[in-house]
Formats: sequence, C-alpha cells, structure tokens
Amino acid sequence: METTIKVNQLSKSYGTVAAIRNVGFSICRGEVFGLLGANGAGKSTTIECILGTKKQDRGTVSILGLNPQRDRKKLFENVGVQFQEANYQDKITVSELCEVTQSLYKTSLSYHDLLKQFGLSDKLKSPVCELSGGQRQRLFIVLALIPDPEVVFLDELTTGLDAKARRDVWKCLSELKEKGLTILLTSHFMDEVEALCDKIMILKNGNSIFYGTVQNAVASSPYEKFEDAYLWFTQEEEEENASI
Ligand SMILES: Nc1ncnc2c1ncn2[C@@H]1O[C@H](COP(=O)(O)OP(=O)(O)OP(=O)(O)O)[C@@H](O)[C@H]1O
Repeated sequence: METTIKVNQLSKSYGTVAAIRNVGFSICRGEVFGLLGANGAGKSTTIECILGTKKQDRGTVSILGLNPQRDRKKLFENVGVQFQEANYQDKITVSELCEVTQSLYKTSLSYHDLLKQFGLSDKLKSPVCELSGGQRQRLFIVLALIPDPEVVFLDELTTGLDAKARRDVWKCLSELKEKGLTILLTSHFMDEVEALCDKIMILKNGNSIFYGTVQNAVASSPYEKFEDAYLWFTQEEEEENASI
C-alpha cells in the first residue's frame, strides 16, 4: 500500500522539556490514524512537525512524498487542517468564510455539498460567531475539507459535539476514507477511536508507548474493552518507568 505519511525517529524539545522523543510511524493512503495521549503528551508537537510549522531537532518526515520544511506551498495545496479556533472577522458569515477559504486554493470542493453533509446547510447566512460550539467545530471540519485534500489533520475531532452530530461526523469521515482520504486525528474519546481508526499510537510524556491496531492494544492488555486497555497502557507504563 502507498505510504502517505512517514515519520522517523522524530524528536523535539522546548528548552529543557523533551516534548517528543524518537516518535516513528507510517500511515497508508486511505487509513485513519489516531494519535492518542493525555494533555501534554506530545500530539500537537508531532502534528506541527509533520506540517512543517515546527522544526524537529532530530528525525525525518515525509508527507505525500514531500519534505514539509522545504515544500510548504505544495503541501498546503494537498493537506487540510482542522483548527480549533480560526482567525476570522467578527461578523463574517459561514458562506463568506467558506468563500474566503475556497479562494486560497487552486482546486476545491463545493462547500455547499460539504455544509450539507455536515448538517450546516441552514447556517449559510449565519455569522460564525453565532454558531453553537458544536456547529463551529463541524464548520472547521468543512473548512479543512474544502481544498479537496489528500490528507486531513483533525484535532480533537468531535469535542463539543452532541451524540447525533458525532455519529454523523463519523459517517462522513468513513465515506471520505473509502474514497482514499488519509486522516490523522487526535481524540480523547476511545469509542470514536475504536469506530474510526485503523492504527493508533499512544504517546506518554513524549514517548510512544503503543503503536498498532486497536485490536492489538486490547489483546496486549488484560482487558476486553479498549478504553480500559488505553487507561491500562497509560498508567501501567508510568509504574514501569518509575521502577526503572
Ligand atoms: N511552545 C512551547 N514552549 C514550551 N513548551 C511547550 C510548547 N509547546 C508545547 N510545550 C510542551 O511540550 C509538551 C507537549 O505538548 P503538546 O502540545 O505537543 O501536547 P499535546 O499532546 O498536544 O497536548 P493537548 O492534548 O493538551 O493538546 C508539553 O509538556 C508542553 O508543555
């Protein structure tokens, strides 16, 4: 299978804080990859190094065969990023923000279709600042998909969404995956990870403590439920590390 993202022995420190150490994984085309770990585990740092918005101290990154530091422009055309909060004018409407986003790219998808898929059609004329938290979250996924990217980065995918909206987002993403979209997501919800991710990496204090499938993670733990296995991994390692 064609590799979309390849990360090799990535390390980055902020001053004396080692944010990530020797992180490595690869993601194939059409795969959903979950980067997991507690707050401060190193997820954002890893993503920023892959996108080239931060420079690693050591290690290499290849995304769509490009070097993110060198090929920024080409990368930008083919990679979508969901931001938690974007910078936009106070009173800008949903359709205006979509238009502006579309104008940044050479090729783009119809944002009308995307808004429909994500249940926001009736919000076209609404100011973004008047959307609910969950609606805004979905709008940011739409913005990430407007460039018709080959890879999309979704940070805390469904935080703030109600149960129905979460299921709808999962369904939309599964359909996009079927069409070959590669997805790297972070999530603190293990049901979501289980429903969507082909492979996961669990980070703890900047170290990779598990890399494989959800099924492997469960099988390597004494538990039957993934959430229990996840908690076991993150806690167990702490005790092991403490005794080393
Ligand atoms: N700009 C920075 N300057 C100094 N330290 C930083 C900076 N950014 C991150 N860190 C530190 O690096 C470590 C990893 O942070 P990172 O943001 O990558 O974690 P995260 O897993 O994305 O967390 P969250 O789930 O809260 O978003 C943390 O200890 C954090 O305090």
